[in-house]
Amino acid sequence: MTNSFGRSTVLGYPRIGANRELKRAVEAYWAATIDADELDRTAAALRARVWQTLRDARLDAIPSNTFSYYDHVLDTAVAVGAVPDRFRRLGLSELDTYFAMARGVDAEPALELTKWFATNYHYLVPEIGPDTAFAANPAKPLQEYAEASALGIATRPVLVGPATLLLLAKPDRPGFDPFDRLDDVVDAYADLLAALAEAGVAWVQLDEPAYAADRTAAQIDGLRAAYARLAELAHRPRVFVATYFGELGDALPALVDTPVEAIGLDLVAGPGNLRRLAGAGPLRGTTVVAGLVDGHNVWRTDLRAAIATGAIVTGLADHVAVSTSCSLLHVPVDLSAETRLDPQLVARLSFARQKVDEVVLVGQALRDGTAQLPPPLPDPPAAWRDEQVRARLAAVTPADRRRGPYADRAAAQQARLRLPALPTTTIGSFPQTAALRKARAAVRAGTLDGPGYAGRMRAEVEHVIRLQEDLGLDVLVHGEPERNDMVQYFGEQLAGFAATEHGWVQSYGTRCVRPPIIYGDVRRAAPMTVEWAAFAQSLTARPVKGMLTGPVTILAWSFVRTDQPLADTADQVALALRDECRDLEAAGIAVIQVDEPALRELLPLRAAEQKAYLDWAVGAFRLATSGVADGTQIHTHLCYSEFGDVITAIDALDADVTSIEASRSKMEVLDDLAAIGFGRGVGPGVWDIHSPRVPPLDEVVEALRRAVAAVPARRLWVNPDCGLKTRAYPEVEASLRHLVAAAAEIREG
Ligand SMILES: Nc1nc2c(c(=O)[nH]1)N[C@@H](CNc1ccc(C(=O)N[C@@H](CCC(=O)N[C@@H](CCC(=O)N[C@@H](CCC(=O)O)C(=O)O)C(=O)O)C(=O)O)cc1)CN2
Ligand code: MET
Ligand SMILES: [Zn+2]
Repeated sequence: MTNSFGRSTVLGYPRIGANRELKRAVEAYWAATIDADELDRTAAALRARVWQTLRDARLDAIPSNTFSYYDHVLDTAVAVGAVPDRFRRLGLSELDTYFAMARGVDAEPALELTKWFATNYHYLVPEIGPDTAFAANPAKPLQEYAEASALGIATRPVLVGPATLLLLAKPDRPGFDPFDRLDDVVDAYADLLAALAEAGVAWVQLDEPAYAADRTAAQIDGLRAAYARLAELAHRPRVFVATYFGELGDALPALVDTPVEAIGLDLVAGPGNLRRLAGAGPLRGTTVVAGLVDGHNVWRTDLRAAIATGAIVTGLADHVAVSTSCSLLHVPVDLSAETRLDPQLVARLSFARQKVDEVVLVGQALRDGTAQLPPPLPDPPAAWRDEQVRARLAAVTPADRRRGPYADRAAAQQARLRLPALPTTTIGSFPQTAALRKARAAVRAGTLDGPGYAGRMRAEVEHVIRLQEDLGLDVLVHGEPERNDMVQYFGEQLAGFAATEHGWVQSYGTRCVRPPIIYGDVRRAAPMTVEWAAFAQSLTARPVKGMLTGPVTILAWSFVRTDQPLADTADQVALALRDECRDLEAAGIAVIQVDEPALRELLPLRAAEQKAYLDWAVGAFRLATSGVADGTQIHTHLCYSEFGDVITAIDALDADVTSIEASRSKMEVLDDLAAIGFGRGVGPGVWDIHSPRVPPLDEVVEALRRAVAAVPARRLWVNPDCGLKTRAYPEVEASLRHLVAAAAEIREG
């Protein structure tokens, strides 16, 4: 077989558009201000721009079907016919059925949304059962292939691979393992491949990132068998199996054994893949697609190091192509849109568009050595180091990560707070209304000044406090109106962080984030939240919860420096938060919540690496929160993941109260907590805030009854699953009324 793959490629590219055009179009379609045709025209234009960009950058193997209206896992589920009956029965158009699966409709809750490996991207979890009627539906990849072909660009359609699709799925009934349907789903992939071949597709990319995590021998055998079968097909494109996010371990030789034409390895997150490849090789006829440019972080590639690694791969396989380590979905679109960043930082950065150039350069260098490489970067500016912070960190002792005994704390806190049984509270944010976002946009545009902005935010805080008093909540929040995002807000205030203007990255569906960039030592220049919390507290006699984002989550949702261990960066952030906690306490704030929704997200995919991670993650949280007196109540909040695997770490955080997403999993987390003898306050979410649906009173009462059966009432808190920023006021008011009424009903017994 000839080496037709090409020399350079990317595993995927951002689909949101340089200015989040896709978000605006999809949300306009949902609001019925544009129709499906107009949505499709906008989408087609965005796709065309991506392909042209990649071609003009002289990338010679260009992916397609990396576009998505919501999520690429959902797209693949649809492509193999895994649409649950409960959505088919709605009788909606294909597009609206798709959005119903993604967002739910009144009658049907959405598919579950969960983290895509260790990233801040969220995918929709396919529901697979013994009766799922798999059937190929190649319309979307064919359409995109045809659109690109019309531009003269031959593309490589990308799908999630069959094994990963099933490993990411959940059973539609208890006790069933979706992986048991591997043979059946492979039949559907076979039909997809046949349809693509028929349309002239030369290469297809099937993503199998699930094999960068620990897998059983049976799951690895499944992978081998699936690709052996697909390879046997008489009419099919050549198959490129892409893996990413880490080392493949035993799955690597298994994959090498299969007759697929190309294998992709992440050599950034999984440097050990190289050694494993050396053990499996030499590869004859198979193309190795070497992931040498980091797709999950924003640092400029060390081109000389990448070329050196690429040269080693060249010694192990006949054909080598250069690629990104994973899809570029996880980085912002284009660095050239940033006009306000420090030039010394810009010189060190590379966003999606720049990473394409890096891939092309490394590919050229490996082919014929002609690439003109820019000079290597000098050492980082001395000003990025902060000797005081380093000295302070070096002097941290174990005692700085420890509070007094919980029993003493609980007594001191109850004496101070005098809360009723089953205290009611919320997780922090109230709706981020259009008016709030517009006010921030006006400040950026220079049409609203600082005092004018602060006045508007104070008015919002007052509104939120009055609403909570009226609803009868026990522990109030200020509502976070002044925060564009729970991480970016802190990144904008901490030294060592840079914020972008346009560096949007898709988090889920139409929701995007602008992760700040941690480039230097971290220092708190001034209190970050104290004025807002103190103002809110001045308005009410009830306790107001101070609201901070924890060190692990700040790291997880930022782009982090790679020149020192994550543990050190986390501790630097923790020291800044420790000072903030103390300042909140000094300002009279008796309850402080330090959110760690990303605690589970950064958990390494391999069990062998998990303990070390949890040790530093827990240590950083405790460093942030252990500087306060016994009478100050520390809360934490966790959401957006299954927490079963990190339950002992949650216990080790030693927070006085832990609020945790629970309503969609029917309070299962309470069993996990009970199993380890968790003995502090806990607030299992009783309202799923991910949809606009108002939970009926009896549903909240029922959830609370289940909770009271598992947790003694004196330790049980009543709260929603997460913050309310994505919700609107009507549903928030109605739902919180039910929440308060349900707590009252249970208190009365
Ligand atoms: N970083 C982070 N990761 C997280 C979460 C989170 O809260 N933060 N939550 C979980 C779920 N993920 C989420 C991610 C994003 C959003 C979200 O609501 N994002 C907003 C943007 C938030 C933001 O940055 N807002 C800015 C900018 C808003 C904006 O779009 N402004 C307009 C102008 C104003 C207007 O006319 O609306 C513009 O820039 O063009 C602000 O409020 O200042 C969105 O996509 O719409 C929610 C959940 C897990 N990961
Ligand atoms: N305090 C934050 C909020 O309520 C916690 C969100 S966790 C994703 O928005
Ligand atoms: Zn949350």
